[in-house]
Amino acid sequence: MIRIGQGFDVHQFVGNRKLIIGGVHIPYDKGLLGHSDADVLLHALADAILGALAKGDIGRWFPDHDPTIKGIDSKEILRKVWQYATEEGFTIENADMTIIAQKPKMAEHIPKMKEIIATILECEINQINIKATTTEKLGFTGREEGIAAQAVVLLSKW
Ligand SMILES: Nc1ccn([C@@H]2O[C@H](COP(=O)(O)O)[C@@H](O)[C@H]2O)c(=O)n1
Ligand SMILES: C[C@@]1(CO)OP(=O)(O)OP(=O)(O)OC[C@H]1O
Repeated sequence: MIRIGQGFDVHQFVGNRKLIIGGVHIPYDKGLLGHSDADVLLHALADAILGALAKGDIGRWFPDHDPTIKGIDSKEILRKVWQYATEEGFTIENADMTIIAQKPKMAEHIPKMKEIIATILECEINQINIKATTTEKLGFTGREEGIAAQAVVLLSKW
């Protein structure tokens, strides 16, 4: 059986927050606002996995009004979501993601993001692809008001 899922997330830039994308701390003068560490890429990926499992979205499993998960490391969210997948016998075929950010440059950080994600999803690095694009200064990402991310995953069990 194969199951496809997609995820999309957006977080707003604010001052005085660390910028965490794909589990990597990226040195920058702004970070993303959220109840968690606001890792927009891991949220999109977790939502894609939940989509493939027909299990709703991360807000259902990790409510943004739950004080016990305030500031949670989104790697923990992804680990828990991946546990739901493995409990149902799924492994990952591949995941493909896009970070939509005018700034900062993501390219140099992408190898580390892939390593972190492949470790959590118990797969090879070559099953994980991460892309980055600007929006050519257009829209909220182009105005550097925030960052968006998209993810698609294919899960399988035989
Ligand atoms: N935040 C970003 C955005 C883009 N990149 C890299 O630059 C390339 C060109 O971006 P365009 O939006 O002009 O197509 C893109 O393919 C990425 O490799 C990046 O690293 N970080
Ligand atoms: C991750 C959660 C939970 O901490 O909070 P946020 O960091 O605000 O992220 P978002 O993608 O808006 O929604 C999912 C939330 O439930």
